[in-house]
Amino acid sequence: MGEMGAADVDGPMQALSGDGEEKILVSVRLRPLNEKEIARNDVSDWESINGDTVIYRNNLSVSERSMYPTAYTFDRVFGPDCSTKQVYGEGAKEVALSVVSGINSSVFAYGQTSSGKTYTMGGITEYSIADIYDYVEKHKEREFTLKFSAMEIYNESVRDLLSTDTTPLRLLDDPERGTVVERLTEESIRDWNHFKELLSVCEAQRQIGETSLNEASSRSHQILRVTVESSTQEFLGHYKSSTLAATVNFVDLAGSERASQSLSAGMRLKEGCHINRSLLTLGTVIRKLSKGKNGHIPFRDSKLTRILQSSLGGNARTAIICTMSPARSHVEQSRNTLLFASCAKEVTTNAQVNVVVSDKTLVKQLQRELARLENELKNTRPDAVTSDSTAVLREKDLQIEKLMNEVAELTQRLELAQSQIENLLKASEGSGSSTVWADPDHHYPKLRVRNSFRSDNSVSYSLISEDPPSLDLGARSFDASQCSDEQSSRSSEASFIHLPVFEENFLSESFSTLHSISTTNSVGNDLHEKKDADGQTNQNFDDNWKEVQCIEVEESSVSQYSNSNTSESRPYGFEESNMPSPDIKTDTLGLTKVGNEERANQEVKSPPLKEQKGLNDLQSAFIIPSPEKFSPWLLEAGLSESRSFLVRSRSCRATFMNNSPGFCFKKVEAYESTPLFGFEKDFPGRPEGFQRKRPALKHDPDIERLSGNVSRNSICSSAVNELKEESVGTSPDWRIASVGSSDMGLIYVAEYLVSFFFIVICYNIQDSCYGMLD
Ligand SMILES: Nc1ncnc2c1ncn2[C@@H]1O[C@H](COP(=O)(O)OP(=O)(O)OP(=O)(O)O)[C@@H](O)[C@H]1O
Repeated sequence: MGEMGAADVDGPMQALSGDGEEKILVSVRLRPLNEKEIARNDVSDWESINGDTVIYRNNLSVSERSMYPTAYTFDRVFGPDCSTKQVYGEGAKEVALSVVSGINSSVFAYGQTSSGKTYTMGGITEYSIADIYDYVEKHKEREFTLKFSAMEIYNESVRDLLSTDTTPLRLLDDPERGTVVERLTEESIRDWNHFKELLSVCEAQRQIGETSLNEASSRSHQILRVTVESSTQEFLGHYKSSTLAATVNFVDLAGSERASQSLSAGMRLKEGCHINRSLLTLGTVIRKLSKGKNGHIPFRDSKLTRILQSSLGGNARTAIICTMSPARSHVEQSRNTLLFASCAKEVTTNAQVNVVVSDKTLVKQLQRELARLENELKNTRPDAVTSDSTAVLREKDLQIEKLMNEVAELTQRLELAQSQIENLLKASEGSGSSTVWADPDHHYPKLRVRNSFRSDNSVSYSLISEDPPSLDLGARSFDASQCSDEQSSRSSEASFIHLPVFEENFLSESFSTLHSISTTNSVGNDLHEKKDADGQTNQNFDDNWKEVQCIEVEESSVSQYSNSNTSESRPYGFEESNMPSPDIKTDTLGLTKVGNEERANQEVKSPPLKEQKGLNDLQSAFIIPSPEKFSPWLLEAGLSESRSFLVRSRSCRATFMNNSPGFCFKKVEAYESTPLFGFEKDFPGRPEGFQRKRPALKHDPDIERLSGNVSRNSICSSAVNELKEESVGTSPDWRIASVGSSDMGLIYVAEYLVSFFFIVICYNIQDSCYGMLD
């Protein structure tokens, strides 16, 4: 028999025959009573019947019968009279000789100490090797290589039994071969005698100690391994030049007895702990494997199970021979052994033929596979490929055409929208001012807000006091809750802030073509202290007026309001209040002062008058304050003859410079913590029953947002923007009632103007408060 070098089998291993699943072959061997047992008059309670059943002959009590079965059936049960050769022949041979066919196999001996494990496994190992040699001799056409290795697991350390070096060996995980014992000596068996010598070496190396039950008790788990490598030239025709490689393990386990039973102590007790640890894990693995392989199997919990993993439910055929003493004194351990055997017989393994393909053979196999694939590719019909490509291209063309149609449709929509925008812009330009832009996305105009107090073309609308009958309308006290969250809770009478009121002469100064509407944005510090001063005072006043924000809006947009009945177009719902009609005030406002009464009388018939009337309506809608906005300081200051309204002027700045003395504060009471708004609840001079409806346009939240410590301009601008957004979702009644639907963009402009004026006035008062607090 020629030998193969290691390089010959150093290649990938392939497994053949996937249908190798089978259960572990489990046999039970009963030994006869030994001398010690006989000496102490122990009796044999176990008996083998029918070759596969072992029964407990002693009469059991009722309770014991319910706990323990009296008969156990296995693949084979060998009685005390059975020879080891018979045990091997019927319980291990078939499994052990699988190794010559490239199938891994293992034969276990399991049982308590002195039950005959070593006695049984020694014979099985020798019979197996003898049969293997016999097989080799009968198959001269194949080349076989037998290698022998031996190890023991003693106190959870792996030791090489063929080496005098007692250094524990490490276990390595190999992806193909599983757990591998590092540097384990492997001897090629030259002949039978050589094999016998190796067995002698192992026996001499194994840890043996004396226990109370066995004078030569094996204190370790011994694993004798024979690896059979064989060529496949005549065995598997199409795998010529490949090699079959398999191992057979002969495992003589240490005693499974309890330490107390073996009367172990000292070193023996320690050995027993380690032995039982491995055996406990082995029992757990077998028990779990008997219930299936789905869950976690703790192979790695002990070195014994780790090394034998492939033999326990893996790629191996396995035979377990459970040895037991028939003595009554060992009945408990015998039951344990039978229980282990009962679990083991439920475990299945999946043995496969292991073929080692050499690199050279592997290259040839891959070359053949490549050639086959190339032929298949060449033989593929080209027209089939072409037809497939044409279909794909046709589908893509359809998709492109569909997308083109969608693009054309969207383009048309875009052009239509652009034309609408242009029309709206033209309408705006035609009305004189182009400061209102249509927003096709939001359907409302954008307001251009600028800080242009000096704008000569602007017409300023300022909150003034003019008309005695409108005393209670001429000024407003604002509620801080509308503008300031943080200050709203401080409302008190002392916190009323007096709004600046303009004298009538302030009105006469200013008016021109309506171009823009502006309102004072800030009130100078100490304004009320300078009201009686001279020119110097005027200068100071002028300095204190830092900025005026102007909102430019086209006249035509404002004039739209004149188309409606002014009494119906009041945005704040004064109908339910006791307030005088704001329309009257509005008519008086502006028209009287600017000498344009005729325009007011003509109303909607003439566009300019219509425009002016609309502006007046707008003013009334905005300027007429809610009763809760009245400032009590006006009442106290004797300014009851004045009324507030918006006055148009070319320049707010000029107006204030020329007429600032009339712009007076009679009384201002402000505390450091005084809220800018929020005094309406405590306003003592509020007319009874004067409750303003909350406007459809929700100014209060907007004003609240304006109360932060941010720059005024940004506040105002953001407020306008917010109002613009909010107005989209708002449906003010006044807007619907007062205008037609022909030019909704202008309606929105007016709507924003109203909102904006409201905010600006609030902000003026805020500035006044700041100035007073400073
Ligand atoms: N079937 C048998 N027929 C006759 N003698 C046997 C048989 N089985 C075991 N013996 C004897 O019983 C004694 C103990 O056997 P053995 O050493 O094999 O037990 P063991 O299970 O290996 O014990 P330990 O676990 O302690 O190593 C030995 O002297 C052995 O010759």
